[in-house]
Amino acid sequence: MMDCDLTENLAIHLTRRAEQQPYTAAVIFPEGRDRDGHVSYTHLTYQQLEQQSNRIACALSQYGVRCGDRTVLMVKPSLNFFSLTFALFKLGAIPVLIDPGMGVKNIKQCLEEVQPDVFIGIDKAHVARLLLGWGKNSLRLSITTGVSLRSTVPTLRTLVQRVAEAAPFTAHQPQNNETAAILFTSGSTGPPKGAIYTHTNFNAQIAALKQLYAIEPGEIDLCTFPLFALFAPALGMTAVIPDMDATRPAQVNPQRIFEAIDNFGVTNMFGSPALLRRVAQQGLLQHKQLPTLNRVISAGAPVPATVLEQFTSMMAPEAKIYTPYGATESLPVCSIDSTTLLGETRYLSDQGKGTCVGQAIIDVQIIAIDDEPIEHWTEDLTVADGVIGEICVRGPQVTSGYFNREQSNKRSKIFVEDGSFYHRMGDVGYRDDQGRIWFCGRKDHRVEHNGETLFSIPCEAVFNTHGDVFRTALVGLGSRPNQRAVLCVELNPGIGKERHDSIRQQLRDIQNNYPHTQAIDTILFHPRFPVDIRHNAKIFREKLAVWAAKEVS
Ligand SMILES: Nc1ncnc2c1ncn2[C@@H]1O[C@H](COP(=O)(O)OP(=O)(O)OP(=O)(O)O)[C@@H](O)[C@H]1O
Repeated sequence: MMDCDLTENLAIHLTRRAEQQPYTAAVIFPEGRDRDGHVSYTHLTYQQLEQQSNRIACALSQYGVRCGDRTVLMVKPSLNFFSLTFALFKLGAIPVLIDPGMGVKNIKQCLEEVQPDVFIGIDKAHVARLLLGWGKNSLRLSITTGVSLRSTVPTLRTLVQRVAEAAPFTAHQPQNNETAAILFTSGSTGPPKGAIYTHTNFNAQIAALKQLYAIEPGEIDLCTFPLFALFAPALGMTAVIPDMDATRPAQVNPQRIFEAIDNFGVTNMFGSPALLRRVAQQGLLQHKQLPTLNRVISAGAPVPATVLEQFTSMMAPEAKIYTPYGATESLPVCSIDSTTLLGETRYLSDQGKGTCVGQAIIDVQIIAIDDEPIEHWTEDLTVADGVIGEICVRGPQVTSGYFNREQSNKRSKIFVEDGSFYHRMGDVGYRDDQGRIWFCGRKDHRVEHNGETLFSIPCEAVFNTHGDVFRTALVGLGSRPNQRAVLCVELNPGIGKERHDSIRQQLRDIQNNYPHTQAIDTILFHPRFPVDIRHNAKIFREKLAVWAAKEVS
């Protein structure tokens, strides 16, 4: 299944591909457009990517970047992004990947936490770094991928020019549990946390994706989610970089996605639910067909059934959308496809049974809800099938901790006698009688009222079936266990305030049909929910609760 030992340096996948398929394109980048709007591309073959990353690894090493250096990488998806990341892995330096979309305040906090040694970025990232003092107490070296801003910040180009083109580089062989990278979570429930990845975590992730989705070398991947793009070379796929702002998937121009798929006969696409929604809506309007696309993988948040329906209508009948469930700390945990979601589980989701995320790929246990740290694993922590509890996972792709966050580590890991551990996902859900897992929302988003617990996804789903509703969010006012349950509603665009009263009444009628929504006290209309930038789908319920409290006071 896997052509490497799990503990090997992740960059070994690239080296092997370069031996096996030297002239196959590894990465293709939309470099420019002619006056008629035709796109022109630049690319690197596997052999060129291998050589380029060796050359960069030599250049960085000569400049003083060392194995173990935490290296912030703020480079847009580009040929350089791929060669630089593989160069860092080969060197044993630790790439720190922070989503620029998380906002300057969060970035500053992430950098303070991570204490980076090296900063490599585009000019804009360096300007922000200098203005905002990012990493000023810890940075030893800075390198720009653009033009030099200061004599103390050399360009990557000058460093690389000092090294021979085909300079060899022997990849660092990681020790057990050595950190390979630090990846930050989205921060939808508090500040973003830096998950520590080992090479084993990455290799296990790659093996799981390969097996689960039967990904074959030679496939062509359009990756609209930068981090996943790095998996393409490891899986033997050609990575086509889309012409879009990767930090704003919900604002993507669908024509640019169609263009890339048609130009290369793309077979696989990674995309956030927000991107799929926008592309599917446009595709429907122009009756677009995407016959080459066999598989779409959409992670990070639930994909609404209407989006699945609209998107699959553009694909060949046997093609599927897969929605793996997981998190920055552990992916994939479960997986389900659009045929099962639309044909079998959608009806139950609309009835408030949660979102089916499919069969577990790794060891998944459901434990009784508890907000406190749990140090040791015991079997009696688990609940019976059908009972909603916290989802806990164990396996080689599960990261063992967060960087510099003792409290979060205590709250999220449970140690087992044999030396292994469970990661607490911070999500709630249950296992059905077929062994499938149903996701019911975030643990922190549950609302407690008079001894009853309301879970976000099961409550919201029944209201989301209303034709005028775009999305809803359950929030709790006050503190547990006696909260006032409020349903915030965002309507489809163009619906005027004069319709609010009648729609509220219709939502009350829906509420009356379900025992699990009875405790909802108030329904409020909000013009536009605050959501995360990365997925453009995760509703910031904490912010909404503050707004709702003001509205009802
Ligand atoms: N297929 C899916 N269906 C429903 N929800 C999903 C799915 N995949 C992921 N999620 C949600 O996304 C979460 C993981 O997201 P991510 O790692 O980006 O960080 P976050 O949890 O949003 O941020 P933070 O942990 O900082 O609050 C999961 O815990 C789950 O709540």
